[in-house]
Amino acid sequence: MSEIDWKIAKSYEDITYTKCNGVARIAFNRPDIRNAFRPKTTSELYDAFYDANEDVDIGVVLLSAEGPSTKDGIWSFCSGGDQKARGHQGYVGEDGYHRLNILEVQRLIRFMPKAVIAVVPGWAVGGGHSLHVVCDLTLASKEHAIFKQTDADVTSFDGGYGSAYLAKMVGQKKAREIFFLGRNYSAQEAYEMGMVNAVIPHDKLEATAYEWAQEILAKSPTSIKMLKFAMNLTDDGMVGQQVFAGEATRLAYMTDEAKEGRDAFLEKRKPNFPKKWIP
Ligand SMILES: CC(C)(COP(=O)(O)OP(=O)(O)OC[C@H]1O[C@@H](n2cnc3c(N)ncnc32)[C@H](O)[C@@H]1OP(=O)(O)O)[C@@H](O)C(=O)NCCC(=O)NCCSC(=O)CCC(=O)c1ccccc1C(=O)O
Repeated sequence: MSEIDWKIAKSYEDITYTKCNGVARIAFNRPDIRNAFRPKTTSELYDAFYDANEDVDIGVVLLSAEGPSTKDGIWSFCSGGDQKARGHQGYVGEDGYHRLNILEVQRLIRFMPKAVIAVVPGWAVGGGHSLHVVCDLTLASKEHAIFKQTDADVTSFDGGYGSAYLAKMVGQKKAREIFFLGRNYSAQEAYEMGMVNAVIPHDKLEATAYEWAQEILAKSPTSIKMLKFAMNLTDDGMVGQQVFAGEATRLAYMTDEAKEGRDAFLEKRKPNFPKKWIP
């Protein structure tokens, strides 16, 4: 496959953000500290995801990572919250406030009407592990990906998607093992547990992710969006219902019936809805 012609979408300090043929690639860029995130990183992630969400030419987002480390050549996806930036109430940003704003990024990934693929070239640890869990699909490097949950080593606990949704994915016993023991799992083990879609040779990982994205882009955008929201719905409670119902409302707005309702109001007359109660 020929080189993918990624174009810089916006320049940041802690991440890279590029686009090519309907695909956005957002990548952690702190490889020397295993791509740990600080508040600046999460703000930049949110900004880039928001842009990808708003861009009608983008249908799939790859969440990936630059690397390897210039210090030791080791690959990482993300090692979670930067423990050097950790204060007593959260992670301290340049403004001095303590934040836990990776959760806002998780929600944007979860609720955006586009497929998000985690592309895991190395360590996926702590909050980095939770990020891969919340993505719609995960592709992992055969040689370098390692999955590990260290939350319980550093008195942290992602009690939302990172754990409870993980349990839906791999089963309750396995999810408890992952969190309670904090062991390392290879890409193959993660695949066998059901939290990875495919194990890919490292040198083909990004190209394969791009190919998967192109396959998704060939599908109906409305179907992909409604399927994602339908699969989210049962786990997301009233918010899941709200997101799904919002899109159902949009589809209803496209009918002649809806047009008649709007026009009747604007023309100050009674609506004359087509009287067809189709079963
Ligand atoms: C990832 C490791 C297992 C890799 O191990 P190894 O290959 O041996 O590398 P090291 O020598 O340990 O690391 C190399 C280098 O990187 C630095 N580093 C690595 N990870 C971090 C990190 N997370 N923070 C800061 N620095 C890091 C390390 O210090 C070394 O630096 P040198 O200067 O070269 O010595 C291993 O590195 C590891 O276990 N890392 C820590 C993993 C971890 O515990 N992460 C935090 C988990 S908690 C979390 O992610 C917070 C989630 C969260 O914030 C949250 C939770 C609940 C609700 C909301 C939120 C929210 O974020 O909003």
